[in-house]
Amino acid sequence: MSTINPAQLIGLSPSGDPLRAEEFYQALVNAMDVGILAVNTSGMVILANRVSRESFGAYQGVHLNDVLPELWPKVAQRLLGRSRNAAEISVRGTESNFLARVSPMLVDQEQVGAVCVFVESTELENMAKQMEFFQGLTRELDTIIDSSSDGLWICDADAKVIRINPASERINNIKAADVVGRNMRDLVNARVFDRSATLEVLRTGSRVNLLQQREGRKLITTGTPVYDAYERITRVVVSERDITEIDSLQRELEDQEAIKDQFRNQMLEMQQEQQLENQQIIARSPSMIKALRQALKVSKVESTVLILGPSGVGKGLFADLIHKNSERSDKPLIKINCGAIPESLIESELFGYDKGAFTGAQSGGKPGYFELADGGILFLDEIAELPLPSQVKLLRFMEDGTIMRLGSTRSRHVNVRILAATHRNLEQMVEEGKFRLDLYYRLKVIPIHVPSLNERKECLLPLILHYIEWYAKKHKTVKRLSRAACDTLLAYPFPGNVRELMNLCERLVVMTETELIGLQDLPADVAQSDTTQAGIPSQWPESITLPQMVESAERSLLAHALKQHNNQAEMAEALGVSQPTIARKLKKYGLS
Ligand SMILES: Nc1ncnc2c1ncn2[C@@H]1O[C@H](COP(=O)(O)OP(=O)(O)OP(=O)(O)O)[C@@H](O)[C@H]1O
Repeated sequence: MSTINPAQLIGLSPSGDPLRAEEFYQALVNAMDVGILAVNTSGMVILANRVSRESFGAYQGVHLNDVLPELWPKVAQRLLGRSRNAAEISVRGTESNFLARVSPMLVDQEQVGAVCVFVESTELENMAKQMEFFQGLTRELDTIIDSSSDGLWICDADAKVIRINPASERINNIKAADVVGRNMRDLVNARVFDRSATLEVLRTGSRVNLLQQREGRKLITTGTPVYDAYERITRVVVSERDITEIDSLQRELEDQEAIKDQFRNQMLEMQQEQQLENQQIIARSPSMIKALRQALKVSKVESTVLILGPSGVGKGLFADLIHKNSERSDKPLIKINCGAIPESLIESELFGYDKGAFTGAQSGGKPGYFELADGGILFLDEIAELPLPSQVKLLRFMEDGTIMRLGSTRSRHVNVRILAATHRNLEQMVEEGKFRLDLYYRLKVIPIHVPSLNERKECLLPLILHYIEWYAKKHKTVKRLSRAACDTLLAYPFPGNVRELMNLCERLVVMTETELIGLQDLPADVAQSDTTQAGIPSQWPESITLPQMVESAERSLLAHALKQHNNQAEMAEALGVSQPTIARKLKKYGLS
């Protein structure tokens, strides 16, 4: 047994030999899970435990710079005595990463080397990374929650408020500090809120939507449950959207749409009124306005139109109107009065003839009205008077668009739109065998009924005033109707309709000596008519202007309609104008 200093003896080996301190420490450091490595002042490894050897290949006798170059500068600093403090540095081992702690090794205040202790940091780093990830996520969530323009409430499963965002503070006019930590049930009981989406979610266990009024605002709140892995509710997230603005914008949009519609209708009406005025068509009664509207509508299509109504009501005027507003307005409108052409001539007049077709025919032949109207419109007035042979030819044209001149065997294609008119009852004529049923059906694709003057009393006064003025202008004079004369004219039934009215007005203008047309100037049959039949009140003051009278008539018509109908829509329907027009006019006359 060798002589040893007892101070160096630590214990006994398993064989019973005394154990040296050096061996003991070697065994001790090898047993540790941390790496331990010591270098002398020149940087030579003088001690490296198992972890250091396995992880960094650090053996006694190698230079630290050769095995852990990233650690060497820190160690060198401490070997040179520049720093007495411990330094920490991450180093990469063969399989794991380590956190190294470098401390100077001093013996009796003298630098004898440096010690490095390595702790495995892979796990820690992973955890740190995860922490960082979660911290980032939390920051993102915070930003999202705080910057959301929708209010957000987060409550726990007991309905305790955990958090609310700034938008919620603004929307509800509250401070987060006043509600966070409080239970929603208490807040509802304290009448801070009338209903709670959170409580609804907790009650139903599912997502809920509520419409609420708060602080004068309209809110839509949506509560959503958050579940854990065991399907238990852990949180309730409630979003609140202030829809006050959206709601009012929506309403504004609807109002704008309505105004746009109103303008559109008014413009359409003004356009139509102007069209009628340009053509000097007077229309005040709903039935007449309706008929004119129909005419304007059908003018744009190619269909055949049958204009029905008594003599003198203005059927010809309707044909003019349709032509003027049709695509064929720049092409001819040829008007034929079927009753005015002798029966023997009508066929050749309408369909033309070839040379030598009959005695007295022009030698070169002659085109008929159909050919002359090619591309345009043929208005067959008094169609009921068309003889049956010509009805057959007309039917053929309406079926295949061709005509055949008299005495010819060649059919010709003509592009003609047919408008027809009659004051007769065609249906009855068909029954009596005087008019072809097939032609009747071909003609009445679009029938328009022009009412008699008797059926449109509202038009009477404007028509009388219009034609008195019109003829006065024509004859370069000034005429006015006395109240009595006017009342009497209004009471007269005008069996000859507008034509009779026009004739009478011209006669009065021409024949009356004075400016004022009085009762005595009226023809006896007219003067004797019963004034009580008039639909217009008889107290018209003298020297009233035409617009004033028209307005007055319009006002009384509206007042009458107001009594008869339940609402403006019904009035509009009955008077043949749009509802906005009724509203505008009622307002104008102070009737609304
Ligand atoms: N609403 C009206 N406004 C102004 N003038 C009108 C109106 N209706 C008809 N007239 C005028 O009355 C006259 C007779 O009209 P029109 O010849 O069109 O009647 P009609 O129904 O075709 O008659 P008929 O059946 O005898 O052919 C025309 O001069 C026309 O300008």
